Amino acid sequence: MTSKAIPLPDLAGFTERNGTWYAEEIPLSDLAKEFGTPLYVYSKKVLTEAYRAYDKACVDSSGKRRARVHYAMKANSNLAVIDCFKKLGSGFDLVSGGELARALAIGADPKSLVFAGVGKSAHEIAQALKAGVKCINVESIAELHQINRVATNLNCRAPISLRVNPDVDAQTHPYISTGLKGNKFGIAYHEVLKTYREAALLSQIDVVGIDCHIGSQITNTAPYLDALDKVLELVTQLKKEGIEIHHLDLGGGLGISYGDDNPPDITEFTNTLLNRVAERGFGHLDIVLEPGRSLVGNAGVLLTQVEYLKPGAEKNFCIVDAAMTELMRPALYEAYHGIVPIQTKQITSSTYDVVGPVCESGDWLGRDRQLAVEEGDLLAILSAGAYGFVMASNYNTRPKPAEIMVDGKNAYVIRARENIADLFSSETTLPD
Ligand SMILES: Cc1ncc(COP(=O)(O)O)c(C=O)c1O
Ligand SMILES: N[C@@H](CCCC[NH3+])C(=O)O
Repeated sequence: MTSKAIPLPDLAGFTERNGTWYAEEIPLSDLAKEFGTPLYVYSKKVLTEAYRAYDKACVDSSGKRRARVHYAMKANSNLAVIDCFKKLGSGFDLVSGGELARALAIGADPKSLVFAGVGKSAHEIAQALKAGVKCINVESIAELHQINRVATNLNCRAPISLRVNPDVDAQTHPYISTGLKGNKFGIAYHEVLKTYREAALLSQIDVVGIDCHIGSQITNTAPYLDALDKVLELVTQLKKEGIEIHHLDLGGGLGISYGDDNPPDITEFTNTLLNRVAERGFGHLDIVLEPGRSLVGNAGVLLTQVEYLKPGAEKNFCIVDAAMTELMRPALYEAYHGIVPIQTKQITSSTYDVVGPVCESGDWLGRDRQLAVEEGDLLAILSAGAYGFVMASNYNTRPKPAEIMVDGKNAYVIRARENIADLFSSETTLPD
């Protein structure tokens, strides 16, 4: 079996020069030597450029702002990452009380926060209302009533938007599709108008917007336009009924290239959506975009060291010190990530399954990869900036890796490596 001929994604901040891979101006091998492996490494340049591409498309040729980016921090919520985006002008899409706490910890303006999520608890709703978030995106009629109750108890108003489930196929992995009627997310399309009418009658609720998010790693603009048309139809109906919407939240979900995917570029994608909104006569609405992966996915790599090479009759295994605990995407979605040795060697290559040390056969990071490697070599697992560290676990009592942000010639530890004693320091044994 030979490895698939899949091209490398466009990594911008991670480049190969004379057989050595760099993060911006620093050889990745220097980072591994100094900080150990497994190690997440991010490039500030890449995330900055991705943000600027969105932001530029959000402003029209006369300088008028047409839309605002609210980074979906679930993709990568490290404080240094979200602080970079805040300084670039981003708001945030949140999905838990924990993410709200992160946003407040970096001093984000509460009015730049939208709070989504299918199962917000009463406590989380109260936290969001007390903080004064811009909007809570409501995902069910039951939740709408819960928000009204919490706001009544707090004696405050609750700004809300309904998340529409438009029943549109985002053409992505079924686990990350969210806009089909069989998905748990949002309010069924045919129930949305009825729910708005109900919301308008509730004592503490202020209807401020409408929201839609159809999935993640979407590489085609057509499903977005289908969903947008359906949402705009609702806005038209609401207007007729005298229910005014101030903002339209188009969600996130734009895919990145992990290799041979071919998503539209950020500028083209954003312009297409914003132009459609304007053409339909809704250019006056505040538009919210919630990208996650497309801002950070190709801004990060996971460095790992080859522990053992294990030849076999059916498969050769390249056993590395990273695992599904550090990068869960291959195990969970059979996701493809490019894998490159960070120092090119003139040795014979072989085809390997790249696997981790965790006790699961699902613990693999790459299958059938042609690699010229020896034990002790370092590999970079590419496109790991989104849904990488944030989905890491301590399974098998493995400490989570460190995270490093590179900015030009400087490297900053933005999360220290966990140490093993900390993993069980809050546990106790029973008395004798
Ligand atoms: C409501 C909402 N907004 C934004 C995002 C960000 O998605 P992505 O990282 O695919 O851009 C998600 C995740 O799918 C989400 O659930
Ligand atoms: N965790 C998913 C994306 C989920 C998006 C959140 N709704 C991934 O790694 O691709």
